[in-house]
Amino acid sequence: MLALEHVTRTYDERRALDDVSFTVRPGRMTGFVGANGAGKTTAMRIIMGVLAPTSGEVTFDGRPLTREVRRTFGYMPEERGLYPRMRVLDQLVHLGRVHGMSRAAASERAAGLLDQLGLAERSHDPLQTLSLGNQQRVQVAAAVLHEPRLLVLDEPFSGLDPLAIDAMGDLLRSHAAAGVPVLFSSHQLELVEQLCDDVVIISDGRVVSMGSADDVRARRSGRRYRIQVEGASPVADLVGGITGVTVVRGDADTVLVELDDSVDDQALLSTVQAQGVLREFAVVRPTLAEIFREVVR
Ligand SMILES: Nc1ncnc2c1ncn2[C@@H]1O[C@H](COP(=O)(O)OP(=O)(O)OP(=O)(O)O)[C@@H](O)[C@H]1O
Repeated sequence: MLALEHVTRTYDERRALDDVSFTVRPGRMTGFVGANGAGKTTAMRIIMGVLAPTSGEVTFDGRPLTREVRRTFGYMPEERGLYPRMRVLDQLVHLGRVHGMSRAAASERAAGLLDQLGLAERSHDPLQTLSLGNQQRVQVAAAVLHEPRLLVLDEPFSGLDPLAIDAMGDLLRSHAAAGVPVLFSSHQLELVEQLCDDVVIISDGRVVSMGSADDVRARRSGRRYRIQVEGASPVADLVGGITGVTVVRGDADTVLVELDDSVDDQALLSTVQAQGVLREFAVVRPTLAEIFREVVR
């Protein structure tokens, strides 16, 4: 397990990360989300040792990180950073060698990955002749080539077409399924919602929400309900007048409401039931995108 413990990083006077603690658990995809400038890249660079924290620590399986341990990690940096003129396969083999693989093993694994990512035919082309999305597929191949013990990916899905997103998602999932902790940042919240097991939401350098995606959604779902009543004249009028009930939206039969702490949901249930045929009275869980908008201001 990877753990950031009270990590702070300042640039001049400004705190890019402020007492950040979170974990990336084995076998789980952890989505790292936050607005532009929130501190995601800074945190990933600190994990990878590209930047030092001003204070705090990063550990892996309980031990402080060393250069040797980091060499077993796979990293897709924001600045990407492959050699534009080198041929795709040669480049991957070279990187495999840097990570201590034999030439034969690196070649075989690189060819397999390029095939899996739909790039087999481009193996012998210089990287810079590939489209940006295809260069990105090569970047992820470079990150996973040496079967890393941890994967850290800065915006791996940006700029990819839907098929490439699926291929990238499958690839990352297969590593997570093999027990690897996977941390990836993304601004595509629907995608994060689909893919991640855990989520860390960061705002202005501080962690504002984290945990399993289900828990994060459940924690904020307690007071929002969808109510459908047949036979009651506009249900929004019926419930909208009750103190502590706010109508988020509604039509003739169905309404989405938010209850403040003073409202007893069972009492509300009885009230609406008395007015017509109750078809639905359900807690509505907000999407990750809705939570994100609420907590990142
Ligand atoms: N080298 C640097 N010198 C000074 N300030 C920096 C430096 N790198 C980052 N920052 C600042 O640190 C803060 C966090 O930046 P960071 O790149 O980590 O955010 P991010 O969450 O990755 O953003 P994005 O989603 O836009 O990639 C920002 O205010 C940024 O301006």
